[in-house]
Amino acid sequence: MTSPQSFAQRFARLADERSPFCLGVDPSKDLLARWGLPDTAKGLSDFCERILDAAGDSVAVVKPQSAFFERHGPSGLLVLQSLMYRFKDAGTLTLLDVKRGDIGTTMDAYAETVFGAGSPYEADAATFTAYLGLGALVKTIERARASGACAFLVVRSSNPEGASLQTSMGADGRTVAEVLADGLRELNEKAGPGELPAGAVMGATLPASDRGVVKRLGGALMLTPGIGAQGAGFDDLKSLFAGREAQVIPTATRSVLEAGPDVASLRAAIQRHVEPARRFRMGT
Ligand SMILES: O=C(O)c1cc(=O)[nH]c(=O)n1[C@@H]1O[C@H](COP(=O)(O)O)[C@@H](O)[C@H]1O
Repeated sequence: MTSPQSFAQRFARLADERSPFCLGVDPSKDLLARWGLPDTAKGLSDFCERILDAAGDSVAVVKPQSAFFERHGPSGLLVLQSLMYRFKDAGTLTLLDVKRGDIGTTMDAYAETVFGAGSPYEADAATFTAYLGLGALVKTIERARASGACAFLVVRSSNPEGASLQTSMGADGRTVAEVLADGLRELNEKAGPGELPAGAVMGATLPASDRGVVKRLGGALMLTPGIGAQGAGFDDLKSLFAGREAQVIPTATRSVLEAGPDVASLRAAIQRHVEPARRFRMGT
């Protein structure tokens, strides 16, 4: 059996054909209310119809945040599952934002939930945290590799609260983020060429001092939240990720979704992100 194309290979093709932009989908209680929708699974479902209509096949990646679906219980999860499969049908890569992190055996169950043919979500990618140690995630990353998927680990988050923990210095003089970046690079080096099953979350809001962490990541893909509502712009990506543009997946959520519920306005907001993301990738 031939192995599936890796997430990195599929992302590169779509980023060139469409744009590298990743659209976040966070149907919060407030947003549902602003869109005039009930705070129910039916409201969620109507929200998702509009997102599908507006985004279509214009973005490379879509990133639903599981929490906003989980809060509606099993019926919310069915809406999430349907959204993931319908974007897949549109040829868009699905990145499930769940930020799971636990001991190895529990991680196996989480990985079986998100990755692989026949799994409930068959996600192309998902987010994880490594507070219980990178070693606890090795099998998750291996399952991602075998499924042609990518496991994105939070290395430096976009929120200000993350900095003190992530930049804490260990006994060997490396920060927590540097230790994670080195481990992540080594895992990618052990996988086959072009597979890159371990990606990194690196906030677009980070200071220039984090360029060292970016370098340690080697060829890993980087998901960069923080554009728009958290204050960063596409121009902020230029200095932090200079020379690594092809590895960056710029993502924004609220700055697009606030344009709803009108589908034409949503489409225009998506284009306002798709275009600068494309220009950033081309280095122009
Ligand atoms: O993994 C993420 O996407 C993520 C990582 C991070 O460091 N910061 C961050 O805000 N996010 C997610 O990005 C979404 C918010 O994006 P904005 O609405 O564009 O600010 C939420 O779903 C967050 O969980």
